[in-house]
Amino acid sequence: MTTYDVVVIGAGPVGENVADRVVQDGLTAAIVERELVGGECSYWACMPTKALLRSGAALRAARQVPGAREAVTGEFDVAAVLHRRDSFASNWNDEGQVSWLDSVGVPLFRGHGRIAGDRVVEVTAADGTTTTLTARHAVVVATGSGALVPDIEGLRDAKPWTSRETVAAKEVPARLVVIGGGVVASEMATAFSQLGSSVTMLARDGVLHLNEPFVGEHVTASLRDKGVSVRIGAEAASVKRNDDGTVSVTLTDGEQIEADELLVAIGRTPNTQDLGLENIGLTPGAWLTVDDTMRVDGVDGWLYAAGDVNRRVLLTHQGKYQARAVGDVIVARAKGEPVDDAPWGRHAATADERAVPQVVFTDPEVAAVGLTAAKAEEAGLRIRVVDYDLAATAGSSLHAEGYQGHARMVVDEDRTVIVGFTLVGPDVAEMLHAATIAVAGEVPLDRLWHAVPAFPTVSEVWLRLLEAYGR
Ligand SMILES: Cc1cc2nc3c(=O)[nH]c(=O)nc-3n(C[C@H](O)[C@H](O)[C@H](O)COP(=O)(O)OP(=O)(O)OC[C@H]3O[C@@H](n4cnc5c(N)ncnc54)[C@H](O)[C@@H]3O)c2cc1C
Ligand SMILES: NC(=O)c1ccc[n+]([C@@H]2O[C@H](COP(=O)([O-])OP(=O)(O)OC[C@H]3O[C@@H](n4cnc5c(N)ncnc54)[C@H](O)[C@@H]3O)[C@@H](O)[C@H]2O)c1
Repeated sequence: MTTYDVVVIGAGPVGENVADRVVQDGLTAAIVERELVGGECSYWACMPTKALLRSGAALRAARQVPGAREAVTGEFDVAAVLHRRDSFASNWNDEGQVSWLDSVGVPLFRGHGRIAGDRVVEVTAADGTTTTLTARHAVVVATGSGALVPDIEGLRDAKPWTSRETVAAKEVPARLVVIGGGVVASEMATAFSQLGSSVTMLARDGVLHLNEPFVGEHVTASLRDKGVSVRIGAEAASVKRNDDGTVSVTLTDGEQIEADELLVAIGRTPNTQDLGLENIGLTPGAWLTVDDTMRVDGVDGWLYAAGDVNRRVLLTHQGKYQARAVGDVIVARAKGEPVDDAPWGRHAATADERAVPQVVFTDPEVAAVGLTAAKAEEAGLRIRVVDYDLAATAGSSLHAEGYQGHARMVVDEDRTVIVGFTLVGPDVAEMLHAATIAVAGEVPLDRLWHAVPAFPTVSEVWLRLLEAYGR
């Protein structure tokens, strides 16, 4: 059978979730994947990066508590960390996810998918054979994104590492230069300095500069404490791979930096270059713009795009949230049921604009949801910003000696609800969901006084922030 209700291109976390969702609701779906089922997240992004980071975080946590500290006597075991990373990347083998697809009744077509016309997807397998799939109701593009490599003289010829090569590295370079100051750059600088590399970070625009300003300050100070050379404002002008395999990076001010490897981490580009977009009047290589139900602009209702490829939010959990909305709306439209695409409706991915949670697994961790103060002001909201020193809670002093951290809530004064919340500090990742509920639920501050944090936890910061705001 080559006709299905829904054809999904790309079996990353988002594509898998779309296919599963529509099949659970009684439609048929096929999925097309050219590489590994599970996508970037499973093999080269979320899971292996966090495995690379976790051992260092656990070690630091033990060293910050007397009694436990004394028990840490051995060396950091780099080989064991890399081995654990390999297992979290399933050794780059997708058998497990392929059998999951089978168990949920979604046939897999291995190969490169291209849109050949309205509702038609052509799949080219590795051996060159092609299969044509037709969709009765919808085609969903969930092809994700790849690393962006900028036009810096000599950079491409120098064969730099992107996030993929870095995350899957079998050996730890003695000296690593990182171009970028965003999430990938900050996490990988943290991981590789712990693994033993001497890291230089060329953070042209600052470290994690899209977050609240105190985030970059905390993370930069901590990276520098670890020996990372964080060069804010530094920009690479040219790059050369030398005959001995080392890399020379010349900065715009003429300074030269020598390293054994170079990581480029300056953002992403959509996987739409060779997708047949020209066959349906769209531009190859462009991000796909969508409405709140993920329907692609400029196409007659049958094409959806979810996950990284629509550029709304480049995060796995948010892409999977979109996948739930897309799956449900395709089913509703196919069955002629009502579509609830009003803000916060079942079929609208409203949280993409208002309540996106993100954790950056640096040391200290960064956990943020919703708008920063700057973004809220840009959006025209009348806000009040409330800050609190996380180290001043009883819970944090128990958690670790020398605990340092900070919390900020951004309150929309016209509605007295929280529109943004940011935490930076050791182990704050697991505290984020409370803030996500407050922001997505638009819980009035009056009611939050009744959400009492347990004593003595770091979450007591919630009470301190409310006290600072006033009742
Ligand atoms: C280093 C790094 C660390 C990250 N860490 C986190 C994290 O901790 N938490 C988090 O939430 N997010 C993280 N992200 C972001 C996360 O990886 C992405 O948001 C997520 O993978 C997007 O999922 P997706 O399904 O949209 O795309 P992808 O995971 O990229 O999957 C797309 C799939 O489509 C396939 N494909 C592409 N084109 C075609 C085609 N024409 N035909 C057939 N198949 C095709 C690809 O092979 C791929 O398998 C990280 C990203 C990076 C780079
Ligand atoms: N823990 C997580 O949730 C996690 C981890 C890693 C990646 N991700 C996701 O993956 C995506 C990609 O991450 P990323 O770090 O590549 O992108 P990013 O957008 O987070 O950061 C890119 C950085 O590069 C800088 N930059 C841009 N062009 C530059 C240039 N020509 N020269 C020097 N610097 C330049 C930007 O100012 C920015 O600081 C992000 O959207 C992120 O959300 C998430």
